[in-house]
Amino acid sequence: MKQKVLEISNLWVSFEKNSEVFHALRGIDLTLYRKEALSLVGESGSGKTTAARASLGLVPLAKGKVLLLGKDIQHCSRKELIETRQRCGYISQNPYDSIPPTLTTLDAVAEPLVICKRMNKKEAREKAKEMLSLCGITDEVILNGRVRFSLSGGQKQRVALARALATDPEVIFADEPTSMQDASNRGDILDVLQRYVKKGSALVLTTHDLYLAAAATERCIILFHGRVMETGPSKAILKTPLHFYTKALLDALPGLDKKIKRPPLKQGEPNIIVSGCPFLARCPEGRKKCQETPPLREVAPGHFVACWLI
Ligand SMILES: Nc1ncnc2c1ncn2[C@@H]1O[C@H](COP(=O)(O)OP(=O)(O)OP(=O)(O)O)[C@@H](O)[C@H]1O
Repeated sequence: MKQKVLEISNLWVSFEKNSEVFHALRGIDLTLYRKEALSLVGESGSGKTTAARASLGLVPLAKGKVLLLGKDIQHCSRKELIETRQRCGYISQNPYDSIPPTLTTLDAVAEPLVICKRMNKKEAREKAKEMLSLCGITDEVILNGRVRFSLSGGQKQRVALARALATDPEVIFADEPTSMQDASNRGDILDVLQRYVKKGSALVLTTHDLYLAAAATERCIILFHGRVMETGPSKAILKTPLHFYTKALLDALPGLDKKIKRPPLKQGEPNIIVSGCPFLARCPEGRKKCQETPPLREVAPGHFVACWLI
């Protein structure tokens, strides 16, 4: 039987913005299994990072439930939460946040092995060297130089990847892990992540790029304004996007043989959408019915869309 590693039900996360309550996530559901790769796809501000951080108990939940590796992250003890997080790897969108700047590159990757796996420093450094090599960093000057002084943005991102994967995490949260890479390194990073999935990890990848999601993950969830607009097999959604928002996301991506379309104007889009389809203000086909919140409906096996018009 497939083993569930992450189960999110009716998750709401709220922040205070301009003295008003702002819902960054509005009732999302998600199930992730061992050896499965899933992506969260959406434009900036759609709630991808918040979903990853909420899964790890890094932001408070307003409503709903998160079971990570079987632990209810809201109600387990602090010790259980730390132990559960140590079984996961988190590659933050900003590698500057996630690697201690004063350590050497080698020690930055060795550190979690000493803390979580109780390795001695020598063993940890050997394993760290292997991990860094896997992530494309072999230069001795860089390995022994301080993180703060010796790394470019793209290199920092690869060090953050090596650090997150060093402990063989059961669940990997990779938040835009290729955003600072050139085209050749991008493929290498996805290969490394996929290798871990083959070995038994589960992966949650966040990206704004549906092509990347389809290349790296079997299933994807399209998020907009904190709500799931469409979800299903990534390749099927890339080939036949159904929701108007998914189509707009694809149109906004560059391609050799196509003219880049500007995404629909955001003017008139309310900051705080209480009910109705969140895409209504931008939808080319929006109508009165869309003022009611559309439920997620299954339109093909495993493929769900939240749109009254489909
Ligand atoms: N700590 C916070 N306090 C207030 N608002 C927040 C906080 N964290 C996130 N938000 C808001 O929640 C919304 C979703 O943010 P989030 O970072 O999850 O989006 P995202 O899809 O990951 O975007 P990006 O692709 O730009 O990283 C945004 O409107 C953001 O401003």
